[in-house]
Order: sequence, then C-alpha cells, then structure tokens
Amino acid sequence: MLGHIARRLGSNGLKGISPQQLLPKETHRHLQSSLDTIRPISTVSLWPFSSQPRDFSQPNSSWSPEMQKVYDHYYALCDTDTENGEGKKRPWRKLPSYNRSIKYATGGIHLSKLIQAKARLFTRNVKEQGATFEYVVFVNKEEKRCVCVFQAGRLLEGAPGHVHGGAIATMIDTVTGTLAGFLSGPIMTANLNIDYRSPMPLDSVVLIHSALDRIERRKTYITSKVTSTDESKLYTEATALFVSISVGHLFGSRN
Ligand SMILES: CCCCCCCCCCCCCCCC(=O)SCCNC(=O)CCNC(=O)[C@H](O)C(C)(C)COP(=O)(O)OP(=O)(O)OC[C@H]1O[C@@H](n2cnc3c(N)ncnc32)[C@H](O)[C@@H]1OP(=O)(O)O
Repeated sequence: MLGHIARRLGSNGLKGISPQQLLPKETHRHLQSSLDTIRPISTVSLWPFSSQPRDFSQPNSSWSPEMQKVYDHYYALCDTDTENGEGKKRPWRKLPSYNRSIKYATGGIHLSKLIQAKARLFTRNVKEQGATFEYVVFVNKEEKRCVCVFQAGRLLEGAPGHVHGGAIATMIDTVTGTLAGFLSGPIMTANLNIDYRSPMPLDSVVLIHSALDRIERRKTYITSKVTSTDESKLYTEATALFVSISVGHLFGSRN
C-alpha cells in the first residue's frame, strides 16, 4: 500500500519522497490504517491532500446490525490489497458508489460539466444517513452476478409502514444496471419488468440478487430477485433489458 502511495506521489511530481518523509509519524499511521480499509479504485488518487470522491457505500452509524453483518460477510469474500500491492484474489469485489454518476470516471469531469454540472445520482442525493437508500453492491465477475445489500429508510414509504414500489424499482434498476454496465460498458435501461410478491416493511434489510441471463448484440438481459437476508422470504422478482449506447446517445445522437 505504501508503495502505491509513493507511486502516486511520484505522479504528483514528488518522485523519490516517501510518505514517511512527508508526514508526521502519527498522521502517517492514521493514514495507513484508513487506507487499509479502502479498496483501490483505479480512477481515484490516494494522494491525501487532493479532493477525493466520497464512497457512499461505506458502513455508517445508520446501518442496523443486520446490514453490517451481511456487509461484513461479503466484504470478507472480496479481493484484498497487501503491502507489496499484489493482493489476495477472491471472487467478490465491493463497488464504490458516488453521488455523481460520471464525474469520477476517466474523462467524466468534462462530460459531467457538459451534461449537467449540478446533477446528483438519485439514490445518493439525500444527506441524512439512513433516511432513504443505504446500499452496497458486491459483484462477482466470474459468475457474472452481483448482490446488493439494501436498507430501506423511512423516507421511502409507499403503503403505510412499507417501502414504495417505485423505490424498490429504483433499486432494482440501479443494481441490474450496475451489473449490466459492469459487464457491457455504457448502457441504458430499455425494459424493466417487476413482480411484487410481498410488501417490504420500512427499515428492512434485503438482498437484491442480480445475474446475467444473456447478451445478444447490444442487448444485455439481467434477472433479479429481492429476498430477506436469510433468503427465506421473496419480496420481488424482476427481469431487465439494457441496451448498449455510445456516449453520443446522451447528447441526442443515434448510435
Ligand atoms: C451511461 C451509463 C453510465 C453509468 C454510470 C454509473 C452510475 C451508477 C450506476 C447506476 C446505474 C443506474 C442504471 C439506471 C439506468 C437508467 O435508468 S437509464 C434511464 C431510463 N432509460 C431510458 O431513458 C432509455 C430511453 N430509451 C432509449 O434511449 C432508447 O430507446 C434505447 C433503450 C437506448 C434503445 O434505443 P437504440 O439505441 O436506438 O436501440 P434500438 O436500435 O432501438 O434497439 C436495439 C435493440 O434493443 C431492442 N430494444 C430496444 N428497446 C427495447 C424495449 N423497450 N424492449 C425490448 N427490446 C428493445 C431492439 O429491438 C433492438 O433489438 P435487436 O434488433 O438488436 O434484436
């Protein structure tokens, strides 16, 4: 990890200076322990004094013990980073989640200015933690599937005491869309079919399992089901179709 920071420092024009030389011992130790909890993100600089996007899918105080327990379970199955930067290969990966959809992708800052500089991702635009969508997506690239741990906050009410169907659809779109995008690159939702099987109480923690069904030309088909964390209760089933787009599609041009 420190080697990684040193490389980043190098790319910031401070070649040859180690983090230990730059930072007081206490700060360095604190930084190291913080970095140990962060998965490497290729588009994010680890230079401590530059602005970094906030990953909204980190544990916070609004999480119930159940949410934390499921998160810990999947997190333990994820790739790890080691001192020499080689890491341990494991099947799962936790995806970071930002409140601006494209800004932090390569070149995305320019795109986000062109499209709408003040735009914020729908599921990450409420500041109060735990009030709306608390979720983390873990993806398994080999098995072409993902699992989202979702805690539905009190501002998502539809039927009294229960989660709004539109909020559930939003999460299914988000998770299936994340998997489709992960597997196929830029996509947009063309079709989403949802069967609501049982009402979901507010503050529930549920799993949104999504898997690749098939890819045909520009079409990526994903299946999804929402269950309780022990998978004994089925809340929702869905199928989704995503169509690959070019960036120009977002500006109104055809592929
Ligand atoms: C850029 C992304 C950045 C992501 C950054 C990360 C962000 C963090 C993650 C958040 C993840 C959130 C994911 C949410 C994603 C949305 O919510 S997107 C918003 C909702 N969707 C829309 O607004 C889409 C509106 N519709 C469209 O723009 C266009 O109709 C589409 C879907 C792009 C397709 O148009 P097109 O490119 O002209 O394609 P077209 O030639 O008509 O059809 C291609 C094929 O698809 C089939 N098809 C098209 N539509 C349909 C349909 N409705 N039913 C069945 N088949 C269809 C066609 O029949 C054709 O089939 P084949 O001939 O190949 O067999």
